[in-house]
Amino acid sequence: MTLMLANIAKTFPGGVRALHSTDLEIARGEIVALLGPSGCGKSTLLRIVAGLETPDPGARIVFDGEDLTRQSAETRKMGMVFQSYALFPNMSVRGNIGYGLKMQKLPKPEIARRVDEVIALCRLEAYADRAITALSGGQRQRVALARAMAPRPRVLLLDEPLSALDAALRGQLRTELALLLRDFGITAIFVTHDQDEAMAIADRVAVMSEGRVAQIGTPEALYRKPATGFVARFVGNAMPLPGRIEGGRLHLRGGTLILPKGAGGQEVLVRAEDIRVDPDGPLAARIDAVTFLGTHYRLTLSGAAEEPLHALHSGLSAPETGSEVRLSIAPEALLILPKGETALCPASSSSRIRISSRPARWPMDARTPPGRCAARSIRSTRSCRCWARFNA
Ligand SMILES: Nc1ncnc2c1ncn2[C@@H]1O[C@H](COP(=O)(O)OP(=O)(O)OP(=O)(O)O)[C@@H](O)[C@H]1O
Repeated sequence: MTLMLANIAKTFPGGVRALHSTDLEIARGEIVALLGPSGCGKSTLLRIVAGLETPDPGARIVFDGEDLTRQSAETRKMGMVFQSYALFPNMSVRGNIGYGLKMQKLPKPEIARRVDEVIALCRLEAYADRAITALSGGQRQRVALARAMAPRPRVLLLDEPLSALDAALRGQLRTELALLLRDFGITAIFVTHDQDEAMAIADRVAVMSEGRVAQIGTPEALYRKPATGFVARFVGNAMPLPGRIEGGRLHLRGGTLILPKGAGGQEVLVRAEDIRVDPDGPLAARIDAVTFLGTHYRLTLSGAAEEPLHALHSGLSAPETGSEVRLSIAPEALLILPKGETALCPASSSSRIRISSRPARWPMDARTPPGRCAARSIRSTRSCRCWARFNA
């Protein structure tokens, strides 16, 4: 493991528990996104790794066997890229990129060589001698990345690096950033509240909620096997289908759905792309709105469940607003998950998470038998009665 974070927690003066005890292990060259709603503790965790915030007693931060916990931000040799770029407006691109190297008192030829190297990698040759104020937002962000990379940091930490840009540019730079980070081969942690950004850039995504990691995994694993309703809602906008579960069926306002065999959770959710308009479908609904989105239509449906549902409809035309339709949802498309914000056992106060190149064993997927503690199963396979209680 390159970076090992153990027992990282943060209580701010006044008692705000921004981060519960969290363990992370990050492999060399791995890119990990911390994804979650505002206030869930993403930036606090990142700032603790950077050395800009002091964790609660008992934390350990180790890089390649070297204990960094008590080292200052300067000696940790971590690169940082902020949302606001934090560039010096009175300096040229080259001056900004070389600034950190100058502070390290490297010889001039070495500075020039390293600056040229990152300028080429970040494709900034055409702007190297321009003033920062003469650059677009996307170009400034590339300069910020080049400046962070020039001192050859051990780990790159990025705090919402694209959120100051408009939506179109963000989409474009997302791909560019993912490619650049892989070209650098750097180990990186980046914070975002944008699920598309996290999924496009990271090898693994840690979904955070209320100061804990709710689930960690590859983007695909999070989407296909969310551990809780919270993760399903946050990654892929799954919609809850509250109803009566009885005899392998889910009874909703508009009809009855068959549940997949052996489903054991308490909350049923579905994604818009899994709801079909189907004359033979078991659910009755009314079309309240139809929105044309270019490649498909987005239907807003009432009457099928307690809350309005959305469905994606492809084809050359869509059903009309106000029409009565039938809907079907394949049993295997239903997500049946434990209730609650996170999959953690309430008796446990820590989020023990492993980020590594090996497949994550935590959290459990929907098939994990009751009796295993989601919080503890990473470290051992011992069964835990508190998880059984939580799952009951
Ligand atoms: N200096 C501070 N003093 C007291 N509370 C703080 C401080 N900094 C952060 N917090 C609180 O800690 C919690 C986590 O904050 P943090 O900035 O880590 O969240 P975040 O997930 O990064 O949010 P955002 O996406 O809005 O930046 C929040 O409730 C926040 O109000």
